[in-house]
Amino acid sequence: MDNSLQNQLLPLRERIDALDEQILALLNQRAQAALDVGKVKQEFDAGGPILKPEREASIIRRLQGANQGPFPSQAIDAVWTQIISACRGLESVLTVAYLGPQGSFSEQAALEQFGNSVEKLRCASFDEVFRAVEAGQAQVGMVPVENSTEGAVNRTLDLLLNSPLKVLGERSLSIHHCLMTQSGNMQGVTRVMAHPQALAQCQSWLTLHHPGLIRDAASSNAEAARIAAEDPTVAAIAGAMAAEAWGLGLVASGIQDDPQNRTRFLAVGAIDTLPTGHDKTSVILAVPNRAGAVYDMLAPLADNGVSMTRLESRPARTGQWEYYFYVDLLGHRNDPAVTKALADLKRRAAFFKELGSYPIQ
Ligand SMILES: O=C(O)C(=O)C[C@]1(C(=O)O)C=C[C@@H](O)C=C1
Repeated sequence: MDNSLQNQLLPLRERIDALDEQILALLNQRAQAALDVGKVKQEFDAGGPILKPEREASIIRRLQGANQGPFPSQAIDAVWTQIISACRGLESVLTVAYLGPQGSFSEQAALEQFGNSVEKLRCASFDEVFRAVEAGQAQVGMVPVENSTEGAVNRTLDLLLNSPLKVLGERSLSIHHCLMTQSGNMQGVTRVMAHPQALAQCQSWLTLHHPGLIRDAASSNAEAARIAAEDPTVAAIAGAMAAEAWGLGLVASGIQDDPQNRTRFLAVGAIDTLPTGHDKTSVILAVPNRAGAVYDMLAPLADNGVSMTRLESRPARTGQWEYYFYVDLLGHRNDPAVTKALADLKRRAAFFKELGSYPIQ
C-alpha cells in the first residue's frame, strides 16, 4: 500500500478500534445488567421462565425505530438478537428443540430467532420437538408451519391442535434450495432425497433438469444431506448451510420453483407472552356442519374490527367433512377488541383453542 493511503487509513482504523472498545465496555455493562435482572427474577419468580419474548421483540423494534443510520436497520435484528442471546445465556441457558440434523432450515430459523448462545436439541421429527418441549427437555421448540409454495405443514398443525404448548414467536425465512452431492457433480447419482416439502418445492426444476432421478423422501433435508455424505449415488436437496455442515459440493443453487419461496416458523413453549403493541393471536376453531357456519364463525372478527391474516383448514378426521380452522388475527388476546372477539368466537364455535398471542416478526 502506498504511504498516503496508509496515512488516511490509519487514523480511521484507530477510531474503529477505540469505538469497538467502547462497544465492548458497554456490552459488558449490559451483560451485568442482565445478570442483575436474572437475580431479581429468581427472587420474585424462582423457576419461572428467563425468556421474555415480548421484551426481546420490543427492544429490537425500539432500536430499529430510533436508528438514524448509516448502520442498516435490518442488521439491528441480527446484531441485537445475538447480544440479547448472550446476555440471556448468562442468566440461564435456553435450550431450543428443532428438526435436525445440523444445517436444517429449522436450525437456521431457531438461531435467527434466539441467537447462537443457546443449547441445541436436534430432533428426528416434529413430534419429537413437541415432546421434548412438553417434557421440559427444551424450553422452546421451532417448527415450520407454512410455506409460500406448498402451503401448510400439516403435521405441525396437527401437533398444535393436541399440544398444551403456546405459540410465542414467529420467524419467516427465505428458502433457497440447493442440489448437493459428495463430488459436487451428478456422475453416478441415481437418487435425489429431501423432505417431501422440498421435493414438492423443486418438482418442476427436477423434472426439467434431472427427469431420470428417483425421488425419495427423507425425514428432513439435512438428514438427506447426511445420507448423501455417506452415499455417492444420492443427491440431496437442502439449504447451503447443510452442504457446509456435511461437507457436500453444490451442483446447483436456487432450484426452488418459486424464487420468492419462504417458510414461516413458529416458536412454541410453555410461556405466556405479554403484549408489545404489535402482536398476532393464533386460534383453532371448528364450526357445526351447516350452511353459513363459516361465515357466522368469522362474524365476531369483523364486528369487533379485528383483522384476520390467515385462515387454514384441516380435516377433523371424523369422516364427516368436518374441519378445524386455523385462524391468525392481528392483536394480542389482552387487547380489548381481541378479548371480546375471542369470547364471541368461543361462544359460537363447536371447538375453540387459543394457541397464543405473540410479537409479529
Ligand atoms: O429483561 C429481561 O427480563 C432480561 O432477562 C434481559 C433480556 C435482555 O438481555 O435484554 C434477556 C432475556 C429476556 O428474554 C429478555 C431480555
